[in-house]
Amino acid sequence: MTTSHTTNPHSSNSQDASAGGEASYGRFKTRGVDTTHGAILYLESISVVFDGFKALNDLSLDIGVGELRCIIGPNGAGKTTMMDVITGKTKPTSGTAFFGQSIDLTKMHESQIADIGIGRKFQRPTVFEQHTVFENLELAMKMNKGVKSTLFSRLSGEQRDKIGETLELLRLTSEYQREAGLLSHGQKQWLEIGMLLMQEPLLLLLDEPVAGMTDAETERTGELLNDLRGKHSLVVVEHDMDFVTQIAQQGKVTVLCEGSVLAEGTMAQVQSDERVIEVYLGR
Ligand SMILES: Nc1ncnc2c1ncn2[C@@H]1O[C@H](COP(=O)(O)OP(=O)(O)OP(=O)(O)O)[C@@H](O)[C@H]1O
Repeated sequence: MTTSHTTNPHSSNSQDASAGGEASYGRFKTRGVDTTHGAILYLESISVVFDGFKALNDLSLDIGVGELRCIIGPNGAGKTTMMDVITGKTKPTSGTAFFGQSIDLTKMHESQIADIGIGRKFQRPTVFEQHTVFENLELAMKMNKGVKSTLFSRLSGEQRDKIGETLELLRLTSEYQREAGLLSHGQKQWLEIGMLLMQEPLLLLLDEPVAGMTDAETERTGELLNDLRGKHSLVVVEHDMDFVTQIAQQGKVTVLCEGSVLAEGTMAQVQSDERVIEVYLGR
């Protein structure tokens, strides 16, 4: 197991081959975000101080392109604050946050960060309750600035197909004509994930996606995220350890504690780490 050590990609002579143009990394389109070194996000020595209290304390971590990273840690560890820094809601007191090699997130507004492709799902579902499931996905697609259509323009065949594929992925095909307000809590959460996917995010942040779900819904959410694995870059903050085990597989899990990375490794590695057991998982 290793704790996170982020090498500084910004001081290196990066090839910058993908900067500024339509880049791809494996199966990923990175739309002008330079991921030459294989990472979509670099947090380096981030501290956030609230009234003298360090919510984040010299936090460094990076997220690979196409990675599904789970972030765990006790209450107050700084998980939400970290998401707030990435999305521009909170500005760090010190440190840097880069999207790809060259986009400095700390210099951007929240709306600009959303526009460049960082999507965030909060704990509570926010869907358009009066609209059908299909319409929710359609509206989300039309709000994507990269799509050349207005709210009232007719969908192209390709756009319909994309919504159809997303409905299948979400297992909501049979519900497509249902008002979103009538869906179960879990179905609303999946629909909102689908709406974020319609915006084609390059990095998707999910804050406790299974909070309040039934066991069956939780398992289904795990299957959904596993379906997204390798197609999207995802950061998932979660307390439900069975769920984290389901989605982490052999990927990296990061344990935050007191605003820093306490441990990083596979789920099996962090689960057997004495320090993690001490502060979080219990004996
Ligand atoms: N705006 C704020 N002003 C003052 N203190 C804050 C503020 N936001 C967060 N904190 C404090 O910073 C610390 C980290 O909070 P944060 O919400 O990031 O933790 P967390 O890991 O997300 O916790 P949880 O698992 O309970 O959601 C906590 O001690 C919290 O009380």
